[in-house]
Amino acid sequence: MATIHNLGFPRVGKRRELKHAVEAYWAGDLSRTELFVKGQAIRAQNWALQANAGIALLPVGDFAWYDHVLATSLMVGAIPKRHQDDNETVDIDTLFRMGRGRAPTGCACAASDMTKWFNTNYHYIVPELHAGQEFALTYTELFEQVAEAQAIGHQVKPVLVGPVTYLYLAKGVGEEFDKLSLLEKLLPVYQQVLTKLASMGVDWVQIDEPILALELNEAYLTALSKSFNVLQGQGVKLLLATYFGSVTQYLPQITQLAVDGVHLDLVAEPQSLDTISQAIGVDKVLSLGVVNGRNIWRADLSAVYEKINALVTKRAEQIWLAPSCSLLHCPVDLAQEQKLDPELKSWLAFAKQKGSELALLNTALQTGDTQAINQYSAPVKARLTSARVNNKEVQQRVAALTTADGQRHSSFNVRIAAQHVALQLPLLPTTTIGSFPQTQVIRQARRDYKAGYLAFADYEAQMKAEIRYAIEEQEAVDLDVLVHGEAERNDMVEYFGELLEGFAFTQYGWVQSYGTRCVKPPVIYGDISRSKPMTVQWTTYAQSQTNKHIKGMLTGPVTILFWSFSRDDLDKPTIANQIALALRDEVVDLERAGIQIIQIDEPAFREGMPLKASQWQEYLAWAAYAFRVSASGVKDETQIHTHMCYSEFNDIIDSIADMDADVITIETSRSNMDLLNAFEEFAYPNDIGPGVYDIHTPNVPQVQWMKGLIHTAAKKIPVQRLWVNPDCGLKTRAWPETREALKNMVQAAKELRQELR
Ligand SMILES: CN1c2c(nc(N)[nH]c2=O)NC[C@@H]1CNc1ccc(C(=O)N[C@@H](CCC(=O)N[C@@H](CCC(=O)N[C@@H](CCC(=O)O)C(=O)O)C(=O)O)C(=O)O)cc1
Ligand SMILES: N[C@@H](CCS)C(=O)O
Ligand SMILES: [Zn+2]
Repeated sequence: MATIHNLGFPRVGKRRELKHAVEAYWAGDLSRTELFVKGQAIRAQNWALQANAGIALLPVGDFAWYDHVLATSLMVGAIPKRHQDDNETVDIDTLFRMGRGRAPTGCACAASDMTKWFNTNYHYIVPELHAGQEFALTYTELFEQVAEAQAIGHQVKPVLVGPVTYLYLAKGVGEEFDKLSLLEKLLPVYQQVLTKLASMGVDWVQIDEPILALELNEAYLTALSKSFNVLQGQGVKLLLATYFGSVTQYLPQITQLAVDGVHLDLVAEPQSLDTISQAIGVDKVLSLGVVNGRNIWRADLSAVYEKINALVTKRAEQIWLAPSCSLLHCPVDLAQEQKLDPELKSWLAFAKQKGSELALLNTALQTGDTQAINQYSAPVKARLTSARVNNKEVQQRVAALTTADGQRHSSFNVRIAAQHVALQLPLLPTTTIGSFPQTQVIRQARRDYKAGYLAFADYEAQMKAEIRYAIEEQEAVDLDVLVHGEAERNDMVEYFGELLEGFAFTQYGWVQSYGTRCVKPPVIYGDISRSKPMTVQWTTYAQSQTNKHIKGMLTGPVTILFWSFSRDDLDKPTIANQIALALRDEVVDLERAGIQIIQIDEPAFREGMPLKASQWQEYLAWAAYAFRVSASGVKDETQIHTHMCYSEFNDIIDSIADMDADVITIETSRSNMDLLNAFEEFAYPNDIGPGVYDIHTPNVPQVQWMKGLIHTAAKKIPVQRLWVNPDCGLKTRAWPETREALKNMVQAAKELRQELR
């Protein structure tokens, strides 16, 4: 019988218990001891959920207070000087200072960079390493958690971010050096960890090396080989885990690695199982990632059975079954959902259910009796032909799209001249990215409205008051282009999901995005259309409260697609075009209502890129086209902005230009405007607003600091094309620091207008 294991479980808890505990600790409402007790309870619940679902070998080390890459940095002692306290003690507050720039103890200082975890909406804290970096086993929480699970009686498999992936994801600071040169110093720490785990009775350790799903240069492949040569023989068996993409091209190298087992993401692996089985010798465990760990669709177990039955019979004990990747990207438990339509619910499976799917499959494989899996999979097949999935009108509209639908009337130079006349903005115009603080009062009002305690008229009145307040604040700090503040939006994607046809949304389908911040991705199950305007009323209300320009605020088609759980029965470009057409109608309605500046956010544009560079061009072409379809229904005078954050832009700058937004606002402050180098080198043609302060920390940026950044930016981009704005939306901030930060930002812009004119 195959062993069922799991690569990782969502750490946030069924009702985001982790978020609530950590935020209470930050606020001083929970002691450190109480926090640790809460963490222990979440882990115990997670292990119980998995064990009860039928998972035999449970992951440990998948839990993290903030981020598992950050936890690895602490474990190996890669701690930037500025995040240490006076006594150089390393504890959970060190971790929080690295992740968010402050903690209940120690000084406030700049947080480490944060960026996207491969092509997911999860963000990790980028390790900061310097030439000559030393490593030492520093933070040993993992061992305590292993002991904790063992004490409950679980069979565990600790999970580690592999050393080569860790170095790949790290950022070199200071003098230039080869990150891989640090491997020799890093591996002894991993050896120590493995030896300790062996002494605790651990049999298997999972080493995650997801970089194998990328296209790697020879140096990284050599490093992987060297790494496992050093790590073997520490008294534990090693399972190499790869996921998020096919690793077929590296099968010859993988087979040579000194590991005892290999996990492959079969959802992403087009290669035939025969090839894989032949490559991975029978002396090794072959772990088959058969259930999609990144979506919420019920698995077609009958199809999986057909695919793997012969192999399982052949390799017997040496086969393990698992989700394709860690379930970090999946909500916890479908059973909590009380409001989903029953038919739709029968199409879904969350983390807990995915464990049960594996158990069901395993029984069928063992007994040969497929009745239960066939019955389980029936709704999956029914979904494909369900009437609620298809909308002929939408399909015809997408089919009729032409190149011209993805083009503005005139070129950028013509448009920007018309916009300068129409908008009359000063040099270095100041603006924000869209959202203002989502206070507890706003969230509570929405909760009450959704629960039926607050009538729509009262909810609307309260949101309008919030919009009015945001406008007063923006006028008080003298920003040039105002926003309505997004008070009425629970989230920039979920909000649109709730209003568009073809989407469903959940009550508790939370997924961690970064730190304590979670999102509830809506579910795209059918053809998408807009039945009525979605933002026009709020935006025109905002415009009625000020003489300054209000920038309309929409989320773009690529971002809505990638930050939703999207259907797997239709290709992504078609889904993106469906969303783009719905948004195009909204953009035109906003223009008609007198809104002259409209932002279409695309922070997931980079994230949607395939992991393999050879597939980028095809993606970039359809993604940029979908964006342009959403943006191109307006006159030259109407200014289209877009916004992207927490992404590398260097290698896709031409595609960003291809989106042809009049203005792009991007994150740059955490990396001191380095990101602008690409825009400079490519001679990016349109206007740019490089973020001048990091919105992820409550620390207030100083005028001189921002002036310095704008100066740096003005050396790279002509000042006439520069905008001044924060890195991203301000929804996670509180008003006092927001007010101070924006006041300083506007002051910096005003001083520079004089100096740079
Ligand atoms: C820009 N970012 C975003 C990403 N992805 C998105 N989908 N959205 C983004 O904005 N990816 C990259 C970055 C990540 N950044 C952030 C920033 C902030 C958050 C955040 O603040 N998340 C909130 C949750 C937001 C939300 O949906 N709030 C709801 C309140 C919901 C609630 O409390 N529900 C109750 C249950 C209600 C019921 O029906 O019974 C509960 O759970 O108890 C709202 O405002 O209505 C957070 O709290 O983490 C995320 C990503
Ligand atoms: N308009 C959104 C963009 C976030 S990426 C916001 O301001 O929150
Ligand atoms: Zn952003």
